[in-house]
Amino acid sequence: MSSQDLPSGAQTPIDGSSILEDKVEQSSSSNSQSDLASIPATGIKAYLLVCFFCMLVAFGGFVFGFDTGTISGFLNMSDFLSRFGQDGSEGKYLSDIRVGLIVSIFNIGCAIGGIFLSKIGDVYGRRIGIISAMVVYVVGIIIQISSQDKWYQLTIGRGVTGLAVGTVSVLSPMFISESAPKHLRGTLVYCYQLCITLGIFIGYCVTYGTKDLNDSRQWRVPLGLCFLWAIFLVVGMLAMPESPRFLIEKKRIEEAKKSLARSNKLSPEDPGVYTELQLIQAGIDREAAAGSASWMELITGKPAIFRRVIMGIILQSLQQLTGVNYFFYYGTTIFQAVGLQDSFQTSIILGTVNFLSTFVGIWAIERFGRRQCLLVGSAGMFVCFIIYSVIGTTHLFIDGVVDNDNTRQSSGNAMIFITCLFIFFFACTWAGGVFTIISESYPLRIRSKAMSIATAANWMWGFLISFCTPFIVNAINFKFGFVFTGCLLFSFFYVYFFVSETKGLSLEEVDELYAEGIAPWKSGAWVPPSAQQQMQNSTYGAEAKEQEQV
Ligand SMILES: OC[C@H]1O[C@](O)(CO)[C@@H](O)[C@@H]1O
Repeated sequence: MSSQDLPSGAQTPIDGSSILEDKVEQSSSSNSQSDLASIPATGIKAYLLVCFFCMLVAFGGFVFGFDTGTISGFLNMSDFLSRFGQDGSEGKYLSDIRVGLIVSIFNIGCAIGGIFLSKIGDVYGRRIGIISAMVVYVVGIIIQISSQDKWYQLTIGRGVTGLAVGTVSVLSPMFISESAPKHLRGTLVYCYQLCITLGIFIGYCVTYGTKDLNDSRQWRVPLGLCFLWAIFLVVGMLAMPESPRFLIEKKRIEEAKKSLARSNKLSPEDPGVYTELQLIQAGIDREAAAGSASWMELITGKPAIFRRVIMGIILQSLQQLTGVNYFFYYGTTIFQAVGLQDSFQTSIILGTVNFLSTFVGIWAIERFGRRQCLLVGSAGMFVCFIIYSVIGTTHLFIDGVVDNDNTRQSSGNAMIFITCLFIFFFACTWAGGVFTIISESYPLRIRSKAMSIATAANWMWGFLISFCTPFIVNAINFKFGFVFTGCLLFSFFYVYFFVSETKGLSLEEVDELYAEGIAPWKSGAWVPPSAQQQMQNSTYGAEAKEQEQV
């Protein structure tokens, strides 16, 4: 940016680079203190506007959640079974392989979309990226909705839908983090997860409403609603200003000014817009100076890069291995097997708990830190899953036979309660905690590579679990719960011994933490040397003043 771009009234930084670096340094920490000075002069209205824009983008998460919430119901709809099922002795049924593929192909699509299609956002901008994804999404929905009785057509359609959802799930959080005011960044990015849970909840409600229709509207109406979501997201993207960061990166400075001006309700020539432009530019320069690491550096990089990369992969894998999607994808089926009157109702309860608990999560992650949340989450989910599996194996399927009605009823209710508690622990901790800690654990130059590997691990486990669950549940029933119980036990010790706290630290301070070799279980109490220095200065300063006064 040249000084000609400087609007009248803007202060020329005397030592621009250092001032900017300082500011950017602060902003690179997602935990920076509320910086009231950065609230634009137009005040609360501009604030609300930018938050509204971010919520529009977060709606991408809703599209993801809606799929999860509806597929669980589809598997138990009579019309769905009669069209896509096979002939069996008791009528049409969906074989394990069909169920596994129909459900899990979505995750494969997501992984591919997230890795490849999301590049559209880097080349043409986040808005065009999300709009293109919605076009793909609509194609996927058309393929699904027009399936007459070909289960593989439906499966292909779900794969195509997955491509779109994977793309959105990379671009949405990225777009939000680039547009949100810095001290609300973490919270607004978390809104993406909140929208996933809202989507799951609405998906459950819609399938609850359509399950009793007596034709294909049972599943076609929920699928048809997806067109509405796509239109909403496209209109939202058209209304939303493009990411200023993307525009600056592409040297489209005038457009970047307009974008910043619009989302801050300022004139493009306002000094505030100029300052913001410079801050973003400084961030980009810093990243460029850091360079992009080679893949090899993920193994050889210092300090402890390889350990951190492995940590990202393990945490994302463990997030799926908590077993949460065992409930979300197959909840309706599981609770029907338990013999509940209306397993669709049960799903709505689970969806409500998941949605509401996410608010607690947004608060808890900042209040207690990432490590503590993950530890409490692992312990809580472990206890819940153990109780769930013990009740299931001892009271519901004794020698493979469902026990008598009374026992079944009370055991079923106990299991619903325990499942709700499990989901509460998940939503408050591992749901957002994993993403948060991973996004804070890498230096800039390896950040995107390390995070994409970790995310791919999440999709891969999502695929494996959703594909294998029908087979395993049919083979060993509720004993499957013990597999997740084992993973949860492991997750507790893994977090305790290998995951360091990142709350309140800038990316550079996280590097220092690893360079000093601080044990993860002591990392929560660790104070970065720079902060220690400041504390000392202020103490000496105070003492000196006192002495002067004396
Ligand atoms: O809210 C539960 C949902 O959240 C996710 O973990 C994504 O963060 C999904 O895998 C799951 O279906």
